[in-house]
Amino acid sequence: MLIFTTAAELRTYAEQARAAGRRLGLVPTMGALHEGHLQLVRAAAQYCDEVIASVFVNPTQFNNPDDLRLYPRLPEQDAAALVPAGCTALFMPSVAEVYPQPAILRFDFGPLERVMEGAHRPGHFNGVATVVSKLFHLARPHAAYFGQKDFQQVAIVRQLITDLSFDLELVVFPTVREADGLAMSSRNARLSPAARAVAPLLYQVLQQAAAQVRLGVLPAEVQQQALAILAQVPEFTPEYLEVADAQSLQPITSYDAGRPVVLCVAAHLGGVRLIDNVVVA
Ligand SMILES: Nc1ncnc2c1ncn2[C@@H]1O[C@H](COP(=O)(O)OP(=O)(O)OP(=O)(O)O)[C@@H](O)[C@H]1O
Ligand SMILES: CC(C)(CO)[C@@H](O)C(=O)[O-]
Ligand code: BAL
Repeated sequence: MLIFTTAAELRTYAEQARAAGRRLGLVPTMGALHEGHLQLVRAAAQYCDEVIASVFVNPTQFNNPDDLRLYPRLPEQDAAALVPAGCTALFMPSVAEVYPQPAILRFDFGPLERVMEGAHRPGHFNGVATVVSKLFHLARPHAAYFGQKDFQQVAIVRQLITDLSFDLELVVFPTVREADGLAMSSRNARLSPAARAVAPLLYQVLQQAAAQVRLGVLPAEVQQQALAILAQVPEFTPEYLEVADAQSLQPITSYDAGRPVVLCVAAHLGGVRLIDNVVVA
């Protein structure tokens, strides 16, 4: 596996690989890799000749300085895990390499970012769109792999690809979970034993809420009940739980069986912020 730390190295590699007729897959990450990331890499390796993974903790998408400072960083371990998964090139740039000067361009995704993560993490999707655009330009992928765990991020990236005419396929992979249902996440490593013990409740509550939506219980009622269950557990501080149209991401007032719905949740567990979602198709 090649390891690049400069944008120029990645650009040259991608241009040469494209010129040689190779199919390129890109898996953007912030590192501290787990099975969720590695499944994206394996999926890319199955359909692409070259698999580029990026490991970059992107400061512009963090609204909380402590979250950025405490984000787990394990570069050697990440590099070692990527090789057997089929990664052929790893891009691990410094902040100065990605942002030689602060980006001035601002993205506005309208209603798509006025809800959930966008509403609760001001500037988050501007940072995501900036860095993902940079990665698309440098790595020139034929396909880019993202996880459904970050449901709203997928919607934003899809819009970015459409609006800026990026010529690539967006591949979305289902959420990979621990045996007890907790969605794998790099931030899970920061959970205390007590918080880790109750963390699976997040997914359980989502599943119960999804079942209620299917039964025709009004979304507002489902939302209220689910938040109340989470709020009862001392370790949890729920931030939001939304029942939304899976395409527009806008909250729904009633369930129409023909239109997919997504239930998204964010909650703090002893200083660690986790998100998860379930789709009712
Ligand atoms: N459990 C998972 N299943 C599938 N894909 C995942 C999972 N966790 C992360 N991903 C995907 O991996 C890519 C990189 O995500 P990222 O590096 O932020 O990891 P993360 O585990 O989501 O970390 P955190 O949520 O703590 O930031 C994203 O496309 C994300 O959706
Ligand atoms: C897509 C991404 C790598 C951009 O920094 C990040 O938001 C993530 O890890 O999901
Ligand atoms: N997985 C999304 C990246 C973030 O939480 O900033």
